Amino acid sequence: MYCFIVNKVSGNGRALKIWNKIERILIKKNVLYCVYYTEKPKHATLIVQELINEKCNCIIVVVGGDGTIHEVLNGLIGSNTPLGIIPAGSGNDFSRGLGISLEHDKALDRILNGESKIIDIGIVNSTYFCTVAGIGFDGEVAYVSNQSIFKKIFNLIRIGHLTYIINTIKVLFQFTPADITVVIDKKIYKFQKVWLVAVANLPFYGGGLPICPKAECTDGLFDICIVHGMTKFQFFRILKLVLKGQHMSSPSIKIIKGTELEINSSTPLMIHGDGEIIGRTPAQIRIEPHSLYVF
Ligand SMILES: Nc1ncnc2c1ncn2[C@@H]1O[C@H](COP(=O)(O)OP(=O)(O)OP(=O)(O)O)[C@@H](O)[C@H]1O
Repeated sequence: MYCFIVNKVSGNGRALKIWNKIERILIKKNVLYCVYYTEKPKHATLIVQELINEKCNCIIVVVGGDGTIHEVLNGLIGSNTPLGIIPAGSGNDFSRGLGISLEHDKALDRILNGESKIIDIGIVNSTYFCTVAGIGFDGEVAYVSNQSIFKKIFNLIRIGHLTYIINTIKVLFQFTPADITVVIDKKIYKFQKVWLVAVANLPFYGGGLPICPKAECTDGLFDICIVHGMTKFQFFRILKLVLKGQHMSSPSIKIIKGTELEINSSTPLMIHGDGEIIGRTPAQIRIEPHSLYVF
């Protein structure tokens, strides 16, 4: 049995339209399914926890974006219930990283006829994430974007990714870098004027930015990208390189692979996981290898 969790507001309403098309295909193919609609933020986690508690022998399928996947993940971990995704958000970075088609019929075909694989996931303090946890500048961008009126307008005209670009520029004028101490697999690193730390299980965030292009979700390791020691203008130039995935060779960018890290900063820095706000530093982050079955 396939249990679909539909976030009608993902992609500013696109998810509901996609679900209507998916439902027609399921009926035509005589597929056994049930559907739950999320009614508020964090509801997806509760729905999944109830399904797991009822010992439903099902495959859970998200029709939504990265935020909905993040909430479902936080109800799913610990069970062996597999997850399918029909991408219907504005960013869809988890799907992009896994190579799931952004076309709904192909994504459904992958779930109905494909094989699941087991992937790593990450945990920040007590919250799981599956794509990237970002600390600092990108945490602020996520915070501002989640409250942005642009997001709704741009989603309506299918240019949702522009939300992140506009809010990136806005936060650029407000953000003050901090000094951090980060312990990665028991080794201590100190960085000054840190703009961001991206802890990546998969390459993309912010609607397709390849912040850690080589991150793989099956290698048991995070790719940790630390952007530090630069002026606003230099950071702006780096952002342009990030758009093309050409930032890796900059001397102000350090990429470290690791399994667990502890971050302390001179001022509290905002943290997001999969684009959803988790809290502020200090933070402990670790990888949980081979923890999620996904189609
Ligand atoms: N019924 C609801 N009303 C309002 N918000 C909801 C409802 N159900 C879920 N949500 C919230 O909607 C938010 C956005 O969902 P989601 O991330 O799937 O879409 P998106 O932001 O368009 O896509 P992406 O994260 O890929 O950019 C989530 O943070 C979730 O908590």
